[in-house]
Amino acid sequence: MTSVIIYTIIFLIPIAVWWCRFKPMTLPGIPSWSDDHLVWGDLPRLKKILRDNGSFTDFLDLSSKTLGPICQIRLGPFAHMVIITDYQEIESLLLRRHSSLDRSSQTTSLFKTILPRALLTLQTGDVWRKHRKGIGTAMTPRFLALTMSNITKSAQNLVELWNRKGELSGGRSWEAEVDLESAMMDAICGLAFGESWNVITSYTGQLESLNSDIGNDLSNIGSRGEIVFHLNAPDPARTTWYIFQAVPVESPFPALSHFFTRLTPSYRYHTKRMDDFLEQRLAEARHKASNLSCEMASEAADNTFDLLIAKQLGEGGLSDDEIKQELFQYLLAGTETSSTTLAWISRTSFHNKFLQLISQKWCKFMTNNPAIQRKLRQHLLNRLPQDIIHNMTFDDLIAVNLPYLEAVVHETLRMARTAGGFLRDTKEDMCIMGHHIPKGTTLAFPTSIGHQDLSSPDYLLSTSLSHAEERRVGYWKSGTGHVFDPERWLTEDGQFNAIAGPSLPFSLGQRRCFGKNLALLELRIFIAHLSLSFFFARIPADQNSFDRFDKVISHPKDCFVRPVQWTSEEASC
Ligand code: HEM
Repeated sequence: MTSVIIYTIIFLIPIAVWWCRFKPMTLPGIPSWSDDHLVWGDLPRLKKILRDNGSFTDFLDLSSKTLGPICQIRLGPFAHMVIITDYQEIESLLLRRHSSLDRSSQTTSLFKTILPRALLTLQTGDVWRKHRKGIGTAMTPRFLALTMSNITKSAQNLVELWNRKGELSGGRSWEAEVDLESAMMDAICGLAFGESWNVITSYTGQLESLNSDIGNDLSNIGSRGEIVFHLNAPDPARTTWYIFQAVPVESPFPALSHFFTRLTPSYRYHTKRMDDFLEQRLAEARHKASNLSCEMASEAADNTFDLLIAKQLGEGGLSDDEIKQELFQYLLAGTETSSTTLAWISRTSFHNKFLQLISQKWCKFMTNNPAIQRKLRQHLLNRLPQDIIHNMTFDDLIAVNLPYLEAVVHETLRMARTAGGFLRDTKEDMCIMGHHIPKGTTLAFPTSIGHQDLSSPDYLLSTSLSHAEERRVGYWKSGTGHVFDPERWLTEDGQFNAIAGPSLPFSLGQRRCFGKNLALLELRIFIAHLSLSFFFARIPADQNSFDRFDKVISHPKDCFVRPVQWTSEEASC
């Protein structure tokens, strides 16, 4: 009997030590869900939200809306997050107190599976600075202007594809997200590698031989009455998507999950193909730069790969492996983000149970806002010279003041919330909004601040903010944050005001989005081309859901479009 007791005690001691060390912790004074589970914390609530078609972003939003501008959640025994939604506090943390913060290890461990050493996954420090400096030239207005024809071409190709799809569709809608993602991939590849993968023109080519009664063939009609085009993407695009899809977004142990993925023959096949492609581009770029000085090769470079190889000839250039990773990151960070923002462009009545926030990005916003579509098109027709309307260049776009286009782009970004939020880890003990936050805490900044600016006078008196600090941005009119309304970005005399109210699509501070300038350009060009070419006609109610799912970024669950010509009856009534 005694020995049983002794063995039991010996067995229980490590468990007790482990429990004391890792027991679910909540920080005193910071609001949390009162009914959380002793061990699993708020996971049961999150599971219920996911079961009801919600997303992790919805859970963050619900928590901040219910518990206030600073609150905390627990995701199982180990993961704990403090959520902050006070705009002024976020700005202060990201712009002025960033040295106490770094990109969260949760984000880096996820992306490190495919990008071990790139901007996205490096901790702030000398190596990160070297990368940012090395690749920074690629985001200067001069270099973007040089490479922008790739974006224009890609937008024109998309218009051509949708014209063809319109002819074949018999008035039905179709799923547009793959088209948008492919168009962005073409644009980014052209800019990054100097040659597009021609995904969109390959789709258009596949449609060439089809005749117009495919809409009458039931095998081409989807379950919701949409037309389904059975198209195949060319190899490099499929390889890229395969590798992205292998990022274990839902796994609690990304490194382990990805270890097993890497053992599979298909993963090895696709990574080898990508590596071969990057090696070949490397050899070509090196050949072009041979016998040139760093300055001359940089001057001659008309794509990012050539530019980075040219910089290798000078001081502090990136190594071959770093260049390959940074360029592959372009594909990861630059295609899905921008295309998903565009995908949201077609909706605006809100059904999402928790937040009623998001309308399915630009295509979605437009479909549900015929008046805004007409106003945007008229604005572009009035201001752009007639001869350049379908062939705008970078110079044309910056030469003309287009405040309403700018307002639609920013309103789309605000509402789309392509990144549902971003995370930081505290590098030292901090005081945030009057609360002690220990070193190693994960802070979550949901982008919902643009919908529900939860700044409250009580919290603004928090000790962490200097009272002298004045608010830089305005407030959205109370109760209007969830409405898609580009006018909110315009001043009384119709000029665009970038700080009219809170919105954080690209984050702020030193770890903000590196591709912000490029993304804004892409959105301006695509939105201008699509708006001038099509009226996004109404689609059936069952195709018009505003639900979203999180897979690295926040996607609309459906993105059906029915683009028709502006000369059609539907567009004019
Ligand atoms: C609409 C399009 C886009 C959105 C909404 C977006 C949003 C974001 C956000 C929220 C972050 C995280 C910032 C943080 O943690 O504070 C980020 C980081 C980043 N983005 Fe974007 N992004 C977009 C397009 C692009 C494009 C086109 C590129 C490049 C080609 C790009 C490259 C990056 C990189 C490299 C980082 C990491 C920067 C660093 O840690 O230094 N993004 N982006």
